[in-house]
Amino acid sequence: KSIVQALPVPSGAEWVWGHEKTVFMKEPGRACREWIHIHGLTFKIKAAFRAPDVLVLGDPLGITHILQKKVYDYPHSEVVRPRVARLLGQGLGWVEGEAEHKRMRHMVSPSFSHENIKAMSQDIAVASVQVIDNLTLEVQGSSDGALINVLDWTAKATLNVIGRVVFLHDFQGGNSDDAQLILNARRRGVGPVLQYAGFLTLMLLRRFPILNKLPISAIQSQGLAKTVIQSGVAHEMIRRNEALVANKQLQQKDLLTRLLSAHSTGKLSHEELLEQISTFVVSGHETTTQTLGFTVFELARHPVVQERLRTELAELGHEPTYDDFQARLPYLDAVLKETLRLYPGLPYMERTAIRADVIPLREPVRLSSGELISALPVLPGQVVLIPIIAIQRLDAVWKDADTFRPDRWLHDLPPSEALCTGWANTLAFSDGPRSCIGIRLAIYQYKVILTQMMDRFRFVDSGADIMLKVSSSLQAWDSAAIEKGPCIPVRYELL
Ligand code: HEM
Repeated sequence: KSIVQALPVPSGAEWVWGHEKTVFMKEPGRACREWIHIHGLTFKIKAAFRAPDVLVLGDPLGITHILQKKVYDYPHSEVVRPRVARLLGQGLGWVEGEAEHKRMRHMVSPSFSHENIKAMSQDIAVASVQVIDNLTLEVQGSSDGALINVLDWTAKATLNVIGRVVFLHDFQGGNSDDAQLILNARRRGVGPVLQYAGFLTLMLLRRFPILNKLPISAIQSQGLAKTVIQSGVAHEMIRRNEALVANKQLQQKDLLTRLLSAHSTGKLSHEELLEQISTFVVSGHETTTQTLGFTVFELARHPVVQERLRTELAELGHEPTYDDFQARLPYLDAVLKETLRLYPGLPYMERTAIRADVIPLREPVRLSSGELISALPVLPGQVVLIPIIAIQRLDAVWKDADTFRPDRWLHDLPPSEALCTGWANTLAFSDGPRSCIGIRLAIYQYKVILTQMMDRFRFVDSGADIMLKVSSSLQAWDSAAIEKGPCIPVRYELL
């Protein structure tokens, strides 16, 4: 019998839903925060449809153990993996098994090195400014402070950047037909009705994984952006560049060239090529879009922070270079870290143990027998939920955890042993061998797009009430206009 049975369990489990509906219905992370407050960092919850109990792990030592040391023994759970396939494709984020994952990661990682991002930096700025110019026209066209859905524009900017530097493709500032198809698919894929349908489906899938094989429309439609990319623009990207790669006319280290080279030498089939392209187009722009949106939202609500950031940028005295962005803008770094602490693009991570293991704990947990343990044995098949958003908003660790306060990153960080070991002591990009491969590009494009916007506009709070929802990634909705899909309305004033 698994020792997980003897872990503390919150009250209030429902017969059909266990605790999972509570996790879903409350604001993201809220239920787990409350339970951590009562039971500590390690406990179990009841799963929906009487599936086996889920181990909830908020313990930093335990999380580092899983993500850094044993990540190949804890693949994505049966619920998550098919969803990754549907949303992104069967690419790097989907592949499991140490040998296969390392092979794929090795194939693509040089495209995301420091050196390569530096080489792309000029192109990133050009692709971004193309969109910011259009945004400026839009704002100029409105009389008093345009009300902008920030996500519409950050999505265009990030897609334009990814297209240009990763795929040698021109999305025309997010206005080309193919860009519009991708951006619309993104909006439709996460409407409120589908979100509830998605939740129900996920719960059913946990209990009956066989359902993954059925063409249920609520599940399948989640993959719309992927489908649009794989059936459209990916073919064009391949067609236009294939001959150049074969003739060795393209020597760059951009991802598309690397993938096409692997294809031309038989290391990657045509189908695998399509799966990788959709994976990187979607993951390359979706989370950065949200992160930028949340930053603008918080800067609008915190004018003092906004002005301080603008001052830091102005004091630099010139447009930031690649090296400036790396080392000379500490407050900008703090703003990014604080945004990703409060709004991690991936708010929950779910893994399943495939081998028996013992998870070390920093904070001991008391079993129902009264025994206090700091090493937790788990059996194969155990589902582990890592509630990233709850961990990053614990008052016991962060004090004023819900407050957007970039200063904490400069002066009063919690002690490192209370924190995780990923980037900036958060799990925003995960941790270990399967952490985000696009981290450098994500951070760089975030900084370029944000500073270009800051240079032209003041962000003013629109008073909108923003609701957070999890639809695989963390989404923001305007609670007064849910039908619009993901939306962060902010007033943009020209400077
Ligand atoms: C702010 C922006 C971003 C955030 C917060 C973010 C976050 C993450 C997280 C948490 C993971 C781990 C997922 C898991 O284990 O289930 C991940 C993996 C991944 N990310 Fe990102 N990401 C961002 C931007 C990007 C960009 C720009 C790209 C590509 C250009 C990218 C490509 C990937 C890929 C391919 C993986 C899978 C890596 C693997 O399994 O080896 N991400 N990302």
